[in-house]
Amino acid sequence: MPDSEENGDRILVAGAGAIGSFFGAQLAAAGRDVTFLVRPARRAAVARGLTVDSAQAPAQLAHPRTVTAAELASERPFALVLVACKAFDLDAVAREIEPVVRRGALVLPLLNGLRQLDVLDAHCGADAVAGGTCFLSVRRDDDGTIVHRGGAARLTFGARGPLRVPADAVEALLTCPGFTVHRSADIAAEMWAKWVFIAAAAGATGLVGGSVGELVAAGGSWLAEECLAEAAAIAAAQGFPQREEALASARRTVTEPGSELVPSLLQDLRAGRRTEAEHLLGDLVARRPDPSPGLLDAALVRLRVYETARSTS
Ligand SMILES: NC(=O)C1=CN([C@@H]2O[C@H](COP(=O)(O)OP(=O)(O)OC[C@H]3O[C@@H](n4cnc5c(N)ncnc54)[C@H](OP(=O)(O)O)[C@@H]3O)[C@@H](O)[C@H]2O)C=CC1
Ligand SMILES: CC(C)(CO)C(=O)C(=O)O
Repeated sequence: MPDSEENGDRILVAGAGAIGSFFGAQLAAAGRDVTFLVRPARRAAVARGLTVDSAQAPAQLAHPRTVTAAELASERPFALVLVACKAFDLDAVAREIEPVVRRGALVLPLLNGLRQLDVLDAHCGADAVAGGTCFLSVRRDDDGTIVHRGGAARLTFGARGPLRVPADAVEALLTCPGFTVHRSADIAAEMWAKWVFIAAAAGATGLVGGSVGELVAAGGSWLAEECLAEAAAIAAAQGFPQREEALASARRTVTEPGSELVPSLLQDLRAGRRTEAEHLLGDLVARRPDPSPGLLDAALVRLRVYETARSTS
């Protein structure tokens, strides 16, 4: 339970990678009081400055404010924590932000998938955790530049039940020129829709190891469509039937000729980094009511083989 400390309008961004740096930089550029929670090895690079290379929302932060987990307890309170780590780092991040949450902060996770809500609820309490999802394509280059490509960024959030901070206040805090904020009355459905799309995009491109455009050029549109159909069927079986317009839009995106879309899972795969395979695909296929495997399972097997080789090399 939060105590009565005044938490003002400070924002903690937990994870200064692609998503965290993008949203944190937009908010800071708009005058918000933003601090990045970083691991010690990343601190110096972030503190030297953040550059967002983007046609839609370029931003430059000269001296981003950073904090490490060990310093969090002595920080002044925060109003909002944007959680922007990968799923496999979430347990550690959830533990680290506990002192901030105890002092009244609301937590808004931006990860793809769904299981992040269970993890954060367990650490922070459900009334401290909003639902959220984001749409944008962004990566952190080797030199630290945050590269945003494709359409304008969108962040959607919403209450899943009673929340400790009014949604109006969260919306006001997040509203800034660099991205669109949408407050949803059905955030669970929004998160499922994003999950269906990203599972199809990451599953199909992860299976073949090529961008959407490369997959389509090689005659693999059917494969992306099949992944989408499988993901949508699982969502429907879980009580989240997908709207036809949403499915049509997802289908266009995952079968677009010439598309340079490289989902973050494929970016990680290509760079030899750990992937979110279990979070995005494993957790999804585990929710399938019948045990008939499909292409999403094939993608998962391919990624598991990769992860095993990666962790033993
Ligand atoms: N990239 C994209 O276009 C999109 C990504 N997403 C989702 O957003 C989430 C984040 O993805 P993305 O931004 O690409 O990932 P990145 O790998 O670029 O960034 C994750 C960041 O989290 C940091 N981190 C991990 N553990 C800790 C910790 N204990 N304390 C502080 N920081 C920590 C990492 O630190 P370090 O730098 O030290 O490794 C890293 O900077 C994923 O779930 C992804 O699926 C959603 C929409 C689009
Ligand atoms: C496909 C995309 C860019 C859409 O937001 C995404 O979520 C990801 O790459 O993880």
